[in-house]
Amino acid sequence: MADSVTSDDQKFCLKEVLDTFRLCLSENKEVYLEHYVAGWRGLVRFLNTLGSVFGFISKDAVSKIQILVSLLKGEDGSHYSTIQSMVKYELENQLVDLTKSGAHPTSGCRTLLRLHRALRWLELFLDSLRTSTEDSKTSVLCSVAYNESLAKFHSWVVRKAAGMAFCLLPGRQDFFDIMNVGTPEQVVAMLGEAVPLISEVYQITEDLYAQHNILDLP
Ligand SMILES: CCCCCCCC/C=C\CCCCCCCC(=O)N[C@@H](COP(=O)(O)O)[C@H](O)/C=C/CCCCCCCCCCCCC
Repeated sequence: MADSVTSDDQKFCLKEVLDTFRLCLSENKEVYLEHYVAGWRGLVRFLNTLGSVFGFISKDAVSKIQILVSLLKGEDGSHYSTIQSMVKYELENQLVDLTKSGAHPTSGCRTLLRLHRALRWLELFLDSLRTSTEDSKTSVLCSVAYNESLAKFHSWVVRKAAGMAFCLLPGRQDFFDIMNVGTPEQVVAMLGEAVPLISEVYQITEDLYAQHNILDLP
């Protein structure tokens, strides 16, 4: 299982990640968990190219991906085909710790919420990369996006560790090269497609969680 989640042998390609997130949305705007998880898997591949200093972030993301993959492949997997069906199934069957961690510390709802919050960071970060200029610093763009989104859910220690890791991000051009898209203009154009898509997936999930009052799961 770990190999299929973390495999580093494939080269990162932003287009593939974009295509995967595109597959996430059904006609009636449900979010397919299989493709959502595959999108994260692709992003982790990018993270893994940045070096061991990002290992603690990658490890956390991979463990959450693994939890969701296990649920999807488990005997109740049919209830996990979309985020909507997962939320309905887990809530109806009291499979979620709603106020404090208890019998279900690794529920799908709780686990996905952590990735969902990170998706907001990704949306903000990619949008700032899209509008950045040649002299923009990826470390600054990344921490601004982080402080506006994920940081409020993290402890002081995690925030400090993340801040230190951001300082070691490659520069804008190297970053664009790893995306494996082409010229900076082509990268910017692809980011212009990726950001609204990620934003839509984020918003649908956010609305669903708000509707069920599960945006603060412990
Ligand atoms: C398209 C190419 C450009 C962008 C590529 C981005 C690649 C990013 C890949 C993965 C992002 C990491 C996702 C991190 C999920 C974090 C989930 C989380 O919040 N976990 C915390 C809470 O979990 P529980 O304890 O409640 O189970 C956990 O405490 C976190 C621990 C690790 C630190 C997380 C720091 C997150 C920083 C996100 C920015 C990543 C920077 C990547 C730089 C490109």
